[in-house]
Amino acid sequence: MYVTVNPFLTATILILLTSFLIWYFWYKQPPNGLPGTKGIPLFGVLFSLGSFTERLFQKWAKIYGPLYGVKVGTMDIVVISSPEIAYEAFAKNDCFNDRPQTVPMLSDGKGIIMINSTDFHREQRRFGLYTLREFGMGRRSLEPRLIEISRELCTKIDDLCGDSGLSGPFQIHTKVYEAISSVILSIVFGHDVGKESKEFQDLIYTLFVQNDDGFLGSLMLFAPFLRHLPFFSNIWKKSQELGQRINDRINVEIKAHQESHDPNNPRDFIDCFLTEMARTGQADFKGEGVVHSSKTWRHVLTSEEVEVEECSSDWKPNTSFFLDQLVSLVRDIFVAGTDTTATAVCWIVLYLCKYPDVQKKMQQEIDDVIGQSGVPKISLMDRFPYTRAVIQEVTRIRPIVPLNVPHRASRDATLMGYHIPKGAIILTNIWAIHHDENRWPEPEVFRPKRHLDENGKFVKSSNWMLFGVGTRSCLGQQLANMELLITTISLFQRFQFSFPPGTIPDMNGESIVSLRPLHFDVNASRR
Ligand code: HEM
Repeated sequence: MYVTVNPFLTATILILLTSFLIWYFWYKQPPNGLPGTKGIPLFGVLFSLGSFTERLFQKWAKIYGPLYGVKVGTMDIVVISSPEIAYEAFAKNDCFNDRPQTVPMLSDGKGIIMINSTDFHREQRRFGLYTLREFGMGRRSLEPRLIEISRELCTKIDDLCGDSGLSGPFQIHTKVYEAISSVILSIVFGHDVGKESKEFQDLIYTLFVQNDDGFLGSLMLFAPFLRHLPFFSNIWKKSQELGQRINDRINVEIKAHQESHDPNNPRDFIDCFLTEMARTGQADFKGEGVVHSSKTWRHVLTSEEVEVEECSSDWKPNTSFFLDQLVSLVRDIFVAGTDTTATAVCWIVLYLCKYPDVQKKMQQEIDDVIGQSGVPKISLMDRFPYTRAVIQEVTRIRPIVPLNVPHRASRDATLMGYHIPKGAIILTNIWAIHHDENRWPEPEVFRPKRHLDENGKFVKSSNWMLFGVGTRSCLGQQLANMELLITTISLFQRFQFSFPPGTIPDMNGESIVSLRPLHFDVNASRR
């Protein structure tokens, strides 16, 4: 007896069965007990992500609480929206400090930003912190260079003001990016390559100012498989090529340093690294005659570093100093140290144009402390409470890295009683923390005064988390704070900024890993 099989019916049953199995296994996956949402099978909430993911995640935090999980693509994402939980995860624990390896251009297993939190990272971070400090980060020795760079920025704007003292509309961001990159280039390369080389200027422009593929590029962070699809593979390729261009340029600098290197007289960050290479036998020159200072970076513990675990017993110290690592480290410091600070300065200008009363009040403080021609010194910082409050309020309302740099769980672990699986990506929603109405009443209102106490003194709040917390927090925060203060004072001491009449600037910006203002025009008038 023959049984006739209806192919249509069989296909339908197979499709239904497969769909059921996908749904079943998708929802059967351990939800880790975390509240949250899984979205649809295979894609998770990928299609819900828009251009302001941090705001969507903030809405979900209102539903699911300050610690919840989402699936994006096939990735488990854990979203933290409170400073207390962030502190618990990143400062008190050591198992949530790895990084995902999916960031185009920066994920080559070297450098500092995207490497995992191993002994290699610890050695490089300690070296980086110490060396940046040696070259002035957080110290007065860097002050003259910062002041000079701010002056040059003001001179460029002054030229636009001409005899009338009033500029036409211009975009300030390119000038700001050039100035801020000068600072980091001086520390790392010992000279301002950006000023000297047209090729480097183009590189800065492509890297920071022009940003064509931003949003789509950032999707690959969550769904790395996208880079194999035709359209995304182009974006990926472009970013790899840009990374190569930067590396090539850095290699030229390193070569020049090697030719004139004197291990006992380091001129800049690169020289210090080359000296470490010489000490550890990783360089062509073998480090004969290298003085072993009794007080090297290895022995200096700052209060921040006390939390850093000692290296494990099977780690061979000094093995993280080799040429390819130097290239990637310089690239990371340059990328991290330019875009963020320059973006913050642009937001400050934008907000002070939008709120001329605040601008006026800040200028009054500047005039009272140093007049219209005095020098903005870091030692006078305490006398600029309102200016500091303005900077803190702008970076509260528009945090530069709204979802922080992603962390990753290095093993199965527990956070606030919830199981977090190995490999889960952990995002800190700095935006949500900065817009939490329980911590910041009327969070969307721009109000610098909220950062002053009843005596008018500046208050640094633990609810302000611009630089992250713990052992992966920003390496350059002291430098960034110095740059922001000196640049802001210099610009507003010399000029009154306003929007060209009739323009309605956008105050939301675009959020592509970093939250930047859209390009805007300003008028400057000499004060
Ligand atoms: C306003 C300016 C800046 C902001 C808002 C900012 C913000 C951040 C944030 C949120 C992180 C990630 C923290 C975490 O993963 O928990 C970070 C990491 C980092 N930042 Fe900054 N940053 C700024 C300026 C700088 C500067 C000037 C430098 C360079 C000297 C720098 C170098 C780095 C490096 C190297 C890391 C990676 C640290 C690690 O993974 O161990 N940043 N920054």
